[in-house]
Amino acid sequence: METMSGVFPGTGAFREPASPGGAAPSLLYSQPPKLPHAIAMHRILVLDDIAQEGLDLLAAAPGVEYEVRTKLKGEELRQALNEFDGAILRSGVKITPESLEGNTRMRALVRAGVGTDNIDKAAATRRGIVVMNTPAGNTVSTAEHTFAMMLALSRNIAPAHQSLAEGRWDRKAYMGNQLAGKTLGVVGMGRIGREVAARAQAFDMNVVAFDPFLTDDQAESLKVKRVETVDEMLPKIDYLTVHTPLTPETKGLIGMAQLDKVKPGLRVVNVARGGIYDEAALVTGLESGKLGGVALDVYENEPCTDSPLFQMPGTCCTPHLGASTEEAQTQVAVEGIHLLINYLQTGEIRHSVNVASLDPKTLSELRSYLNIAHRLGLLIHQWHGGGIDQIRLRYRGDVAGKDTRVLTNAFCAGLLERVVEDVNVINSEMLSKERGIELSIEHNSDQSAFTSSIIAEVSGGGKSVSAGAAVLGHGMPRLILLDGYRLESFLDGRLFVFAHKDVPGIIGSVGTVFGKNGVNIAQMAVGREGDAPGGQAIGVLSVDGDVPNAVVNELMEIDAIQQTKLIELPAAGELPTWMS
Ligand SMILES: NC(=O)c1ccc[n+]([C@@H]2O[C@H](COP(=O)([O-])OP(=O)(O)OC[C@H]3O[C@@H](n4cnc5c(N)ncnc54)[C@H](O)[C@@H]3O)[C@@H](O)[C@H]2O)c1
Ligand SMILES: O=C(O)[C@H](O)COP(=O)(O)O
Repeated sequence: METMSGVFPGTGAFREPASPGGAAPSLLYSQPPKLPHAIAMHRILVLDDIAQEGLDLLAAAPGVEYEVRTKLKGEELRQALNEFDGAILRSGVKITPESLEGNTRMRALVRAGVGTDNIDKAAATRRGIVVMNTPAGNTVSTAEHTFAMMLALSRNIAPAHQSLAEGRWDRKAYMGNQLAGKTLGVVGMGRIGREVAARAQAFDMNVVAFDPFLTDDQAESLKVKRVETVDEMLPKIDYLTVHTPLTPETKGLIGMAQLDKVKPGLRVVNVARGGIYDEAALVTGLESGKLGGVALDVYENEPCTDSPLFQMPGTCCTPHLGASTEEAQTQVAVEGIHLLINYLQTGEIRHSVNVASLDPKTLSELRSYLNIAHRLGLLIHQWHGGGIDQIRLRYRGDVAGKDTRVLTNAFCAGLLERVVEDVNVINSEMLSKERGIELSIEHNSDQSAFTSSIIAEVSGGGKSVSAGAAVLGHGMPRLILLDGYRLESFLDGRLFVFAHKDVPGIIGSVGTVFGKNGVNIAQMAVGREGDAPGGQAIGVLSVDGDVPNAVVNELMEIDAIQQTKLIELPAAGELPTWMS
């Protein structure tokens, strides 16, 4: 099967021929390729049970083939991940650093659901893999499950049913409580927390909420009472539900210490993540009567089939069913497959949890800047020539008003590309930081001579260099600044740079040496200190072939020439694999 691609970062190799004679490259990135190429099939791995609607989409997608392999772990998982370009999963599989070890193929992992705590995001980022989720598809189902748990606890639904199943008609043992008039504490007022609060209000409950990002105005419009800490709500509430991720702050939110502070009889519900409540403390709380009920959908270790809580009165437990509705599963599977295919085929990044999102509009606005940022990184790495520990990137003009994070990543990818394996726009910033490179970014919306430009200054080993680039016309990358010298040179192919004294005849002498050695000069740009001759200058030649040592040796014999350097850049129109 065939598919077409010409945009970042699909896998299609859309390359225009280099322009050795100096002809301007054609509209490289502003129009689709004229001659579409066949490209490799995108292979997608389905690692968990997802809705049939998602599988149907995969089956119908052109240029995509997929396999379902569930319950993988260990070496089997590691090998499988390296055979596919993208994978979709739920909470049933763990993506660890070991499972990504040696992976050179996987480009995107999509969680059909919210929590990505089963994916080691740092390991994925390091491998250049985008991690995306489908944040809203299961919100309502999970809020409804939370409510079902609260009602089930209040009205003893599970044990009452069990008593009937066992042949007993026991009405006295199952006296319950109304929700109306009671106070519910909600920790985490994100998507699910808010839906739960709204449902509680419909049941005439009072809602007290804690979330570090909840403002007074939001609390007022949501009709909840905001508190400053969880401890503050504990003595006031009859029910507690948590809707946060598991983080160092939320781990053990209800532990032994909190049991002393709760209103006796508190019923607690967890449909978020196991570990937010300390399960051993819940057992103690139930035994002592401090807790009036415990409802869990999620556990510290999953799958969990053996917990003392399952046998205790006052509990209601389900096996991670919050998102298990036809509606939620269809939504997350369909959305997840769209995210995965869009990324592999067009480079669009949505709902990413490890890199900046890149919507189609931004992608198309930034495409030519991505290219110059990457080329600038490649150039400055070679021009500096040593270990770099500081980067200062300045975005100037129109580009300064855009989301430049992906441009910074493209620059870092160029900077590292010749020294670090498998660098791409996803992992480059992380890899730079891991190598101790400090990065500072500045934005200045004033235009210079160019509508937009990117200036990079790098230093390390006692040496600092700088370079700037801009896009001319319809996507023509140009080098506009080198170590403070203004010039206008091509930013592709082989650039031969020579630092010299600005004396008469130098250009002719250089041209003669190249000509004598059979090397064609496609374009030349010179930048000099000030307006008058006699100072320092820098020349950048675009050359068509190899530059033999003889050329360098002869040039270095010319008195006015102090330094030469050959810089290799991609040919005009050539894009890195992650961008083509
Ligand atoms: N049981 C299930 O099947 C199921 C289904 C869906 C989601 N979930 C889980 O539910 C949780 C919430 O999902 P969501 O979609 O509402 O996420 P969300 O990102 O919309 O909301 C999370 C909220 O938690 C808040 N928060 C973070 N740290 C906090 C802290 N220390 N104290 C208080 N609040 C804090 C955040 O500010 C945010 O508002 C996630 O962990 C998700 O994985 C479980
Ligand atoms: O984070 C989530 O989306 C939920 O925990 C749902 O998990 P599941 O997709 O494995 O049901």
